[in-house]
Amino acid sequence: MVANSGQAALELRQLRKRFGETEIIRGVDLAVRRGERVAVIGPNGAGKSTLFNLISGRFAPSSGEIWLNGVRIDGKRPFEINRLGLSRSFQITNVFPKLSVFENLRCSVLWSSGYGYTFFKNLARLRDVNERAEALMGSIHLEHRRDVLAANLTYAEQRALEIGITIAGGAEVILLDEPTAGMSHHETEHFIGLIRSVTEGKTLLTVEHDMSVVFGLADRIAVVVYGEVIAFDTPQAVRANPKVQEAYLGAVVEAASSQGAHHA
Ligand SMILES: Nc1ncnc2c1ncn2[C@@H]1O[C@H](COP(=O)(O)OP(=O)(O)OP(=O)(O)O)[C@@H](O)[C@H]1O
Repeated sequence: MVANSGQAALELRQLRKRFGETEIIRGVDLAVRRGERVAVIGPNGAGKSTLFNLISGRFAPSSGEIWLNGVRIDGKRPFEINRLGLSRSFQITNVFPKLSVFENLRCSVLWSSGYGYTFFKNLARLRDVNERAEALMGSIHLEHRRDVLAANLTYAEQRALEIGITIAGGAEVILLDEPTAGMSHHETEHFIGLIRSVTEGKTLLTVEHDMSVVFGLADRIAVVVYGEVIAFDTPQAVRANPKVQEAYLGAVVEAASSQGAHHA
């Protein structure tokens, strides 16, 4: 798909979502540039997951528009949005525990190309799929665990596999939901590097609570409070924004800024 160079990879226009009487997303405008890494932060219940569910097509918006590379995607089904180049991780739930690392990746490559198992009848194509799965396995640093069942991987390895599955189809826009949740400090540091390398040249949107990840990974940060984006700017500008300090970050950012500074 060819798009204008100035066009946003992902754009939300006056996006709203209500559940019953309650408006959870309240007129969000957001334009994410191609190749940009954006962290969505905000207090519990602010609407971050709802925003992801709207973008990935799990929920339909009450009103407003969502554009992916110049194509309007609000109202489309998740698999249609996926085919248009947006892929979302689901915190391990898309990892098959009884398949090996390699088989998990091979299945993802197959399904993301729109082929079922009949695809295996064509040996030349099978070779392509295998090569792609091998390459993915290398990019997530799991070659040495090739034939291990996903169920027997460590938690951090499962999260890496989940990232591999998410990027298997070659989507240009990647949504990651708390990619380092539950990891140790050491694992998190390693994982930030892994996410950086596998999303090189892609557009990344991540919901994240860990400020060291936010400041280590994001080119820009969108701060969501009560269903509104109250700031969307560089980490430095967000850190210094009094509105953000007042509404949310405060001491959290102060504590994380020295930690995150060496990542930024
Ligand atoms: N399907 C739903 N039906 C009704 N209310 C919902 C639904 N999904 C989310 N909500 C409500 O919307 C609000 C925002 O929830 P959401 O999960 O998007 O917040 P969040 O910012 O991701 O929070 P957290 O950081 O705790 O994950 C919450 O008050 C939640 O109860």
